[in-house]
Amino acid sequence: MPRRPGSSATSTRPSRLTIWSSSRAFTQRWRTAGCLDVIAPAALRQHAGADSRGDDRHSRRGDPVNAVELSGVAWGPKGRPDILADISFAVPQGQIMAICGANGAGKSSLLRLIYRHQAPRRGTVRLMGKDIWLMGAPEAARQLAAVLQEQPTDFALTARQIVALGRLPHRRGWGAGLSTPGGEDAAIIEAALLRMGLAGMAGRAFGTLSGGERQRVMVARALAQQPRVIVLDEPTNHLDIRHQLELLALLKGLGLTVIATLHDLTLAAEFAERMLILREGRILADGPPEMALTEATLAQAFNVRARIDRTGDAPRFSFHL
Ligand SMILES: Nc1ncnc2c1ncn2[C@@H]1O[C@H](COP(=O)(O)OP(=O)(O)OP(=O)(O)O)[C@@H](O)[C@H]1O
Repeated sequence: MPRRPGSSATSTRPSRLTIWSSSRAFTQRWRTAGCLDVIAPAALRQHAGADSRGDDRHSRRGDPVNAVELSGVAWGPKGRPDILADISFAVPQGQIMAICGANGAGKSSLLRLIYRHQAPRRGTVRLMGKDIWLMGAPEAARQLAAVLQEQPTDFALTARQIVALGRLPHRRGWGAGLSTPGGEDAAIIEAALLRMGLAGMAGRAFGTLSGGERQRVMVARALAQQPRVIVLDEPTNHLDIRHQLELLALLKGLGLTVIATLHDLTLAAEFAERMLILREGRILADGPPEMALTEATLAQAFNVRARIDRTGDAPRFSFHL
């Protein structure tokens, strides 16, 4: 079991989890409304929340535990001042949260704390009620998957092999990586490929896929991981408008806890039920989009003059220097 980090400065802490968490995550259940396909593969749903994890979704008193909870968290690179400080928030199970903020505000650093890539300098990060640094890496990876901006460099692997990596945390032993997955795993992998519209290119080498196709492979890998929490860093990068909308619709329909950084405020406001706005490593606003996204908040967060027009169906943002 990994040691919980002490109070001394702790920087990036690579772990086996990196393999899976830089894997990407989640499952299915979306309604059709003009989306890619209408299949909600049973294999993706079947075992979600019904495996060896048991019922850890409730406290001993029967209250639902928060999916993710950060208390008094601070982080900075070793020997350097805090980049993130005074970070406290709790994400209930099933909530969709977007993290927004200017370049360098600390969004990716915050995600790295949540997916257990780097440990907090102070404070605690909890996943399903448990200190994430008191969990084994495989346990954390069974609960949470991350879709990151960096993608695997092993371009020779096929899309299917990349997606199969999502099953690693569920397997016994470490040698099973790319061996042919057995029945149940194979069904989950195929369902994830299908869900992301990748069935026709599953045998293609990852390196031959377009940027958008690769992104969908990474999301399929996350789906195959069957986590409860999915964390995504700028998931709509590389995606055209249709695939952006499809991905966000898919994420909303998963029934999982989703935490995503997004630069597009219009998409974020439509996608998320809650928005966390970061400014210089601190939380500037936290609440439903209509409360968190105010002209004053945006002016502070992005150092611009902001106007929000709420007369239409969706808020329209305009910005000026
Ligand atoms: N390991 C590190 N060592 C030194 N500085 C770091 C490290 N990680 C992050 N930083 C710095 O911390 C700040 C926040 O970085 P981070 O990547 O979290 O921002 P971000 O909000 O995700 O930005 P962007 O929108 O540009 O992706 C930046 O100034 C970055 O240079």
